[in-house]
Amino acid sequence: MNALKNLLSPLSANTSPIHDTLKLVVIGGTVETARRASVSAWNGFVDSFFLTAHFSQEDYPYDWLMHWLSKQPAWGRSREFDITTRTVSRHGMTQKTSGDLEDDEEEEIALGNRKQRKVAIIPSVDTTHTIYYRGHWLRITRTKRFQDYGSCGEIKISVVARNNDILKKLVLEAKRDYEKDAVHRVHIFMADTAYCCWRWNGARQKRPMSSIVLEPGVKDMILADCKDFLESEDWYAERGIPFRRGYLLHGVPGSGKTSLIHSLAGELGLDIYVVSLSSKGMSDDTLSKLMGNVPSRCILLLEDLDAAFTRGVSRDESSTGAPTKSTAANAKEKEETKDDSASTLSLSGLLNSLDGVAAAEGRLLFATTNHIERLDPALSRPGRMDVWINFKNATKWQAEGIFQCFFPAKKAATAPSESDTSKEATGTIASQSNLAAPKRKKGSQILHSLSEDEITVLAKRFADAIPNDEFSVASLQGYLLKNKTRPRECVEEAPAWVIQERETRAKLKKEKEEREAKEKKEREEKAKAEREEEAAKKKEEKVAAETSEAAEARSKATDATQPASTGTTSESGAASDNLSSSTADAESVTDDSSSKSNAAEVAQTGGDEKWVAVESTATDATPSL
Ligand SMILES: Nc1ncnc2c1ncn2[C@@H]1O[C@H](COP(=O)(O)OP(=O)(O)OP(=O)(O)O)[C@@H](O)[C@H]1O
Repeated sequence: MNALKNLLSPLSANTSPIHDTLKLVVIGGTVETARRASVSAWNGFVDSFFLTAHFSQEDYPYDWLMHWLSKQPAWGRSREFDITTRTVSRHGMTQKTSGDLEDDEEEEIALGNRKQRKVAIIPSVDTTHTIYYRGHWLRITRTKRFQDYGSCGEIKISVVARNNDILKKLVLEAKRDYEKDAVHRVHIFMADTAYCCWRWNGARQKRPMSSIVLEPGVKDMILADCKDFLESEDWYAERGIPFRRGYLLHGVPGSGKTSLIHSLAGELGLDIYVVSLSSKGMSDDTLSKLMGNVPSRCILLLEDLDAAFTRGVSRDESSTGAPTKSTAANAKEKEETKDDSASTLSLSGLLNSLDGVAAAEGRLLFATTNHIERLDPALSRPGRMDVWINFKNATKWQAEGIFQCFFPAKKAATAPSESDTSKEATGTIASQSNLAAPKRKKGSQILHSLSEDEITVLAKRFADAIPNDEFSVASLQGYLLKNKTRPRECVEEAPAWVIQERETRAKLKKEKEEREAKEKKEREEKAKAEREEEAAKKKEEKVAAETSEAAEARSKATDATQPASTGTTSESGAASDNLSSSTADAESVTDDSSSKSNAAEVAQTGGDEKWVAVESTATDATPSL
């Protein structure tokens, strides 16, 4: 007590204000230091009893935990949390909550034309929450770290325990939970060239293989091949073959290339990693890093492979995707390549990324293109692209198949009871025994009810009306979509649609040709104008050069005639000699001209400058006459 009095007594004593301030600073500093020391000692003491695990947003366990946490009832009682309608995690799974929010029955409820959004509760950043789990209290802190390339979330979980079994159990449970929810979905990741990483782009409902209509055997072949590959890691390792497989899907637009890949991903339970080779900022280095960062089991999709190579890539060292043709498009691309952020990917860079030492193993590479003829053979050789599939316009067989997909028969279409829901799902879709039936929403019903026989007959008639190999499956799908509730009328009107479609195409083709012809003419005119301008410029330059040359000649001539004039004044009798001597001087100055004889000839043949030269001489010479 006395010590405190002694400490404070100077404050009450009559001292100078500077003295008092200094004392206050010292006392404040001491108190704050003591506080910090005690807090850190306490944290150290507590931490020595806790096991702590860190989960970074850059890795999958973070997503599992966020998913798991968002489902914990404890959040409902928490006093601080975030509520979001956005994605909960990097994988963007908007979670149902089991907290206080009630709307976890339906994912989205239609309200007129608007959708009611589902909300999720997630732990707020920089707060610590305590959750009871399997006989332990977990202290959970969610933080954000700031890195060179942006912020990155982190979860820290601490628990008082003898060993880390409880944390392992927690992670496994979160993983199982997450995967159970993800079973109906395919996750798509897009390459981010700016940060050289993969960004989650959405989770799409799986597409059943039965909804893809290809020529008989194609789907089975590719599915079996993929499955076989995924099970053959040891086989590849024993033979020293890189554990990679490539598929090249090429052919007309709208024939099902992308849809097949999406469907295969769902069937095989793989995520899709999409790279656009022509995207801005794509370089050999970026691609190589991205390729090296894909997980071992996934589908790596290079869409529109030819798009990256329409810029005249050849397999030489200098190939940087720079344009080689002088088309307008290429000229534009040329401009773009000047930009630092433009794609500077070379073919050799792509080849290295695909199968260089740093390339990931275990992935299925899919590449799609509409123009196989534009690809360098090095890209499509076996080892890089092992399986090629050609996608053509729809055959009659496909037309029949797509019709049946759209209008499943009555037997499969009716949904009499809740228990039958999974069977009825979407007719042929339900026949996929290895796919969980997608969740159906209340009120979604099939509006027609035709018998199997009638559908078969209608499908045949529809196929008869559709010409072979003329329309893409996508365009047939467009027509069927317009008539999705009128199967009979759809078949009746199919021949008229074919005629109309042909007319539309012919019209579009004509318009395109006209546009191209106009563009070509404009290009030619522009080129001609440029040529003329260039020629005029050159002519101008030539004239200017000649003028300056003449000026030089004149000044030389002036210099040369100077002694002659002097001579004339001193020797008046030698006038004629002087004249001829002056003329000779003029001739020697204008030596490059064809004129050699006398001043008159020079004047006639040599042009203005020669006149000037001669005149100058003559003028100079005249006084001497
Ligand atoms: N063989 C098919 N079976 C079922 N649907 C198909 C088929 N082909 C195309 N479609 C439908 O047409 C649309 C476009 O198909 P998709 O994107 O798969 O074609 P694509 O060949 O990848 O086209 P592009 O080359 O232009 O990218 C999709 O909605 C898909 O449902």
